[in-house]
Amino acid sequence: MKKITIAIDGFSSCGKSTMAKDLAREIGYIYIDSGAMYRAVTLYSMENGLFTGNDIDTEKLKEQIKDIHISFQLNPDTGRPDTFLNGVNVEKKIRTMEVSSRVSPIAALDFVREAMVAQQQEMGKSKGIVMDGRDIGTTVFPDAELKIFVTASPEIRAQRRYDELKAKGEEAGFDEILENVKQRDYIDQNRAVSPLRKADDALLLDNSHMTISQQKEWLAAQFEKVCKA
Ligand SMILES: Nc1ncnc2c1ncn2[C@@H]1O[C@H](COP(=O)(O)OP(=O)(O)OP(=O)(O)O)[C@@H](O)[C@H]1O
Ligand SMILES: Nc1ccn([C@@H]2O[C@H](COP(=O)(O)O)[C@@H](O)[C@H]2O)c(=O)n1
Repeated sequence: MKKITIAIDGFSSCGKSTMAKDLAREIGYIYIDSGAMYRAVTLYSMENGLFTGNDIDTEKLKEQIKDIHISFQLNPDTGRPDTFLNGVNVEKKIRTMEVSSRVSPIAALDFVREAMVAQQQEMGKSKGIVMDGRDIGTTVFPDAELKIFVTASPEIRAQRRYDELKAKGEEAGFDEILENVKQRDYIDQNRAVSPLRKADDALLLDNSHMTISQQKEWLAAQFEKVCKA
């Protein structure tokens, strides 16, 4: 069967990667979490002294962006890809609240986006890929055969993230997470380069009141439809 490109965009913490990973595994496609790439650039900036408080040394980051190599490797224990930054597994580190609270300003920088989008387009050049993010259907793969835009209320999204962090034994309050979700949505929607928006030809999914298995079934049905068309 001919392979296609699947772009899943939407607001933070709404379940994009959960759906994307499951679908990719079932249909034998590559899964790429583009948010993990922006998170890895943020972690690099934090670990290399490019932040002073909330200020980013953009000149230094611009010089060093070519030295930031991000890759993914399947973790046999979780069955999902882990993120590597310059050869080091940073999957756990990039998911902390500290990174979440600094990532959106980094992702708003034009030269960072240019570098990440080029890598993402390279990863998807042979199709057979499910990529999730904020600008996949609008900028990275505007010709994707299947585009989904996911949303859910900020409170529901914050609760999902809170439950996830709690299950991992990480300290984070609900209010802090809700604030972070709202702040990232604002920055992501209002940045100058590739702001978060639904592509005109994307299907809208509000999964506020859907279970993980319901949204998985919905996505599989959309995939079937596109493949049969
Ligand atoms: N329909 C759902 N009902 C309840 N929990 C869900 C649902 N979908 C996903 N989740 C849970 O919500 C949390 C966030 O999901 P996920 O990481 O897939 O979101 P995301 O949109 O990829 O987030 P981000 O863009 O911030 O990386 C996870 O703990 C996931 O298990
Ligand atoms: N295509 C993308 C993906 C992500 N971002 C930015 O990265 C942040 C973290 O992404 P998560 O998916 O892990 O939440 C996100 O808030 C965006 O600022 C992006 O700009 N483009």
